[in-house]
Amino acid sequence: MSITSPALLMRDVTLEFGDGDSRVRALDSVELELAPGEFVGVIGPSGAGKSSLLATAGALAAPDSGRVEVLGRPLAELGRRAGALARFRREHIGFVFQSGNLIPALSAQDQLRLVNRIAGGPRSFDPAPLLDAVGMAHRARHLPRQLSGGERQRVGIARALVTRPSLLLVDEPTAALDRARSRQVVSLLAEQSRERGVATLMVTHDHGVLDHCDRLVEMVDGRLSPVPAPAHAPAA
Ligand SMILES: Nc1ncnc2c1ncn2[C@@H]1O[C@H](COP(=O)(O)OP(=O)(O)OP(=O)(O)O)[C@@H](O)[C@H]1O
Repeated sequence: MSITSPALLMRDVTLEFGDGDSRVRALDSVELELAPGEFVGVIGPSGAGKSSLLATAGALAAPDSGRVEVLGRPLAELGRRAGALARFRREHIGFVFQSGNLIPALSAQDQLRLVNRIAGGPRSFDPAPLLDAVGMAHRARHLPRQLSGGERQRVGIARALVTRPSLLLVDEPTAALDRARSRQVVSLLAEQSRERGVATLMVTHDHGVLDHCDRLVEMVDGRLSPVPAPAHAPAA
């Protein structure tokens, strides 16, 4: 691992599902590179391959061909050693899903503590600074059902940052939110990725939040291409 390596590198990545006539090319010769701290938005129609892109970048799916590297480490190589890929994913890659995906029985602070424990983090781990960073310190003892959609999403972001990942993969973070809350959540993601140097890849259908991204890429029929900067939605 080198400090000059991109956080994420995808070279000529292809991923297919099914056989024969039902064969679908979810990713078709995808090229993508994310520098540390870069916040990149992925747009594109339903079924275009956006979730497949996140799954492949996050070592949840192995491509049929091509190379995926995170922090300069080829995922295919890590996958050949038992447990190595799962450990690498736990240590270096964070995930944020649609409505936070919180555990219903745990308070906000306990969601973070659990992740720290699973990752073998320090016993002295204190969830307060991270909850503070996402503006949720005052809700530390609340259960998910006692939080608004936007607050749940903020806790989900704090939880994804517990292990200090270098790469954050975010799937439709504003799907359950109104416009104002959507902008708050995505602005928080942009701020956290810049401040912590986390490369963030965010899939979204929400064109009202795209101006927070450093750049955009578009997925159409499994092919990824850059979106010219003027296509960004204007700030609200
Ligand atoms: N497990 C699977 N088995 C078979 N085909 C799949 C599987 N997962 C995805 N696909 C197909 O691969 C293509 C890309 O799917 P993917 O979920 O990546 O698209 P998406 O852009 O994320 O869509 P959406 O915006 O609707 O979530 C689609 O044609 C989909 O039907």
